[in-house]
Amino acid sequence: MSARTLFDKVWDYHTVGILPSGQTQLLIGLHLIHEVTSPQAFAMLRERGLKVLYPDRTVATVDHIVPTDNQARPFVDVLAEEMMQALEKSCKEHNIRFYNIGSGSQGIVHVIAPELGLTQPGMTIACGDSHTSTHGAFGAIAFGIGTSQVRDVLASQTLALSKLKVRKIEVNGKLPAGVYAKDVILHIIRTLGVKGGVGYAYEFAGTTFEQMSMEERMTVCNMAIEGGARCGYVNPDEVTFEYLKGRDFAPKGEDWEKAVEWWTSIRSDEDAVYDDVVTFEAAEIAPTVTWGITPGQGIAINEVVPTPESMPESERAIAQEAYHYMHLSPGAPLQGTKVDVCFIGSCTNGRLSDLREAAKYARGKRVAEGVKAFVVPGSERVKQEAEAEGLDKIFLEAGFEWREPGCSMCLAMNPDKLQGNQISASSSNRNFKGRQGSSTGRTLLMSPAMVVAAAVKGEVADVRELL
Ligand SMILES: CC(C)[C@H](C(=O)O)[C@@H](O)C(=O)O
Ligand code: SF4
Repeated sequence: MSARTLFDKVWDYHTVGILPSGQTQLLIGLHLIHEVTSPQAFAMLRERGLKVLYPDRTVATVDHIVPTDNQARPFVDVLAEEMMQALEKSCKEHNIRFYNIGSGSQGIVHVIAPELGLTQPGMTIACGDSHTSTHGAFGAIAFGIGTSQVRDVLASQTLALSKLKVRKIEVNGKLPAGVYAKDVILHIIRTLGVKGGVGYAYEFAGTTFEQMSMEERMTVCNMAIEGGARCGYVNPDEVTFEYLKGRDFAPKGEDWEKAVEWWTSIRSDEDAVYDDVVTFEAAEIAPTVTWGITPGQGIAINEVVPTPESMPESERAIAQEAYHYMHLSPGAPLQGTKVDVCFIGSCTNGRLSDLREAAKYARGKRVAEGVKAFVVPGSERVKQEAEAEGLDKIFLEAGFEWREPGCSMCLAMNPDKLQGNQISASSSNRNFKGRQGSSTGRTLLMSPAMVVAAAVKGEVADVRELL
């Protein structure tokens, strides 16, 4: 057989058949659900009297609506409590494994599945959540789906899908000090655009990704969707296997050996042909911050807010909208802009290594007067591990709040919200208008280290100055 990419191989392995529409009926190996997009799907099953076909292949947790301070039940927010109860009820009724608050393994869905070893190379993974692309870090084909597709997976364990093209995004070299996986993906999206990946799967290749830890790879794949790609992946390697070994759901004993052999075989062939190839050098990437209202409106920290003349015609209208909404002028520096709130967390940057890196900069420093800074671990395990290392103390001593796990202010479907037109320095992945809970709130996306720099200085700052 001719040379193939990982995407082609995994797709072919999971193809059940070709539908009359020309779409592929694809088997979904792992289905993840949370409280926001599953209730209607379960309701649709009930209406039709259908069962969940393979309950073992669906795993649930609760993340978006959970308060990160007072988690006592019933939740103060009545709607949140209702969503919580609906998920509890559906999981019980259909015999679905549910990692509830206090289970020790609850957290943001894209944090817990890898942590539990549920996410594995060569799988097809679906979840009613756009950032499902995160799981591609393991060499899985993982994508977000809508509620009616959640129903389809529950009822049939398959989806009707059209095949994607594959773009190889190669980044080579060692990242400069103070530059992180988050900066790499913000740089890629800034260059290729938020729609650049439409119709594509992104394969992240090259020595920069090879040198990254699994958590860094997850940060990159998490935001593939923000670049318009349906999914993003990294070919599995020793780093992947090392991460997975011994985890709750990872294969054991002889099965492990067999799995590693198979995982290795699904890597893209050396001579695989891609629909497109784009190449970057790690050395050219600087700490990156978004100034606008899409994740593609980013600049290096030492650059100025771009002028309309400097951008292609097609980007000018959204730039005008962004200057207005963000109260920023073209040509002005972003560095030095006062911030009100500093948020470290989310499925992009709420993992242990993110908190470790942030704590390195926070140690012995103080959050600036008038700034509200808080850290929200991505899962109960992350929280526990961080506390075992004393990271919570470092943050607390520096004046950060230390919270319970959840999506928190990434999306603000819970009590963590911006007020008025506050500006937030955020380690999350979306800076859309009103994203963080206030219709006039402003979000600047950056790495967790850069969020600490902003918290300490009280303004957008270059983390390299804290090195
Ligand atoms: C609530 C959920 C459906 C949504 C998503 O699909 O991504 C959320 O997680 C987000 O980040 O905007
Ligand atoms: S942390 Fe943010 S991006 Fe991730 S699933 Fe939650 S709301 Fe979505």
